[in-house]
Amino acid sequence: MTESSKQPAAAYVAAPRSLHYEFGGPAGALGVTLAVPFFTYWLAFACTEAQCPPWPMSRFIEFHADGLKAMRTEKWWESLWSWEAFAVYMGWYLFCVVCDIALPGKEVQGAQLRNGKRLTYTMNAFSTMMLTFALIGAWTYKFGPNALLYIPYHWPQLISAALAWSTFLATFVFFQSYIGDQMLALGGNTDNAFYNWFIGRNLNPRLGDFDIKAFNEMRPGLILWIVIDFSMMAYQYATIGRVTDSMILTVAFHSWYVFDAEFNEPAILTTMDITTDGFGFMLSVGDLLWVPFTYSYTAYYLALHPKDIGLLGCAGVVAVQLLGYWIFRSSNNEKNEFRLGRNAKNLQSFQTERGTRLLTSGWWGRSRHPNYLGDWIMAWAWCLPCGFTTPLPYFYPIYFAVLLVHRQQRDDEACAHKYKKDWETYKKLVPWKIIPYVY
Ligand SMILES: NC(=O)C1=CN([C@@H]2O[C@H](COP(=O)(O)OP(=O)(O)OC[C@H]3O[C@@H](n4cnc5c(N)ncnc54)[C@H](OP(=O)(O)O)[C@@H]3O)[C@@H](O)[C@H]2O)C=CC1
Ligand SMILES: CC(C)=CCC[C@@H](C)[C@H]1CC=C2C3=C(CC[C@@]21C)[C@@]1(C)CC[C@H](O)C(C)(C)[C@@H]1CC3
Repeated sequence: MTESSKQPAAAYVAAPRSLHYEFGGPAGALGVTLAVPFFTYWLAFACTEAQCPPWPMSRFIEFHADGLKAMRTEKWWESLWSWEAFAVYMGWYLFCVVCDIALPGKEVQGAQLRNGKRLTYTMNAFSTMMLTFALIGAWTYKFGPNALLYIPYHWPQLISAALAWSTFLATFVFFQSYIGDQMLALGGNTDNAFYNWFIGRNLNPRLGDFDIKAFNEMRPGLILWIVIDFSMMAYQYATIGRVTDSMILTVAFHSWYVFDAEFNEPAILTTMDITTDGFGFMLSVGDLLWVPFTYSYTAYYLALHPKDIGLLGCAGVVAVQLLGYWIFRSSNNEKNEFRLGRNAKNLQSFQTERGTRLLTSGWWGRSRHPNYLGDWIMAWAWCLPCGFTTPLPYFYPIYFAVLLVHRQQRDDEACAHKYKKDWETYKKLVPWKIIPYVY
């Protein structure tokens, strides 16, 4: 990965001072920093085979290799850390690093930076995922599905390993941002060091050509999510001797989502995370802990509470997933194609003074974030197979609604800043934020 400087250097401010806090400032940042790990452990401990959730939270889970069942333990904290699990986790992380460096992939230019330059990225996340699946397939073929049970047996230890590593990584890139002439994120250079560590000070932290942010966003956490799903499926198989239809559906939908993300890897380069946000604790813990260990929760729940939903239930859930995916993919494609200068559908748009055009018909004429709506509908399809015995598997669409509304507000602010009065005109043409006629 290299840096190209074909574009003329625009007004480049090396270290602009950020005057504006997001996420409620340092207090909000502290809240998220504590809440994310706490909630991840809580989800793991709260749901046992006996109850889900047990209330008040007095039970803690421990998986035993022999009994394959959750049991209460007096010394629950001993199940929180093991150097062996940390080594396994780091082995996985290093495997992803080696794949990033060694596997071939298309070279793609990122969005234009403030200094007029563009970074180059090698797109090989999809081949990393395929290689992982091939190795897991070979491993399972040789040793049987029980070989995947390391993950559920060491669940809290693996959570701790991911938390420790993501904290270290955020701290490392924070100090790295002071070395040399780094491009800082506009929102990550306030007077408060803790807030900067949380939100991300460095826009594109790199070690040589290795892009730390793009790597973490697409590989170790996202692919691990599906590996975890497979291990939960193996756990269910080991416990009841078969895999239920609900488990097949939730794992198929998750795999589909990640497969789609990795297949369309270049699309990540125009997301807010890559173009605008720095890489700090929020993204580091989001990518490495939150995504794999909470997005897989429906599979975790079904491993402990197997259920079948029958043909009609399956058909209903598949219909929800298809509807969500259709909106998500076709709207994202419409915008990506348009941004690449293609307009096969002859969609209407208007010219802004900034130079770029904004779509006003098709999906982007219906609401200002139709892709969020599709993504959110899919979120429901992932948890409906869990039934309605407990609200816990439904945490994802609830959290996701909060994340998407907050993200829409941040993007709206950023676009108002970018497009000035043109954004006001666009908002009159497309008044709905996410859900047409509702919000
Ligand atoms: N599963 C998860 O946890 C998460 C998933 N996502 C998903 O990631 C995807 C990307 O999301 P995100 O980056 O937040 O946002 P968007 O893909 O909606 O991109 C917003 C940008 O698109 C451009 N844009 C806005 N309106 C128009 C228009 N009418 N015509 C052309 N361009 C327009 C603007 O940038 P410009 O004009 O400068 O090009 C704007 O800043 C979404 O599908 C989302 O659902 C996001 C977060 C978490
Ligand atoms: C609670 C907390 C710490 C939240 C941090 C937010 C992150 C979890 C999310 C921010 C943007 C994300 C994206 C994806 C995963 C979740 C995070 C990291 C994404 C990789 C999922 C797959 C999609 O297809 C995507 C590639 C569009 C998407 C990009 C944004």
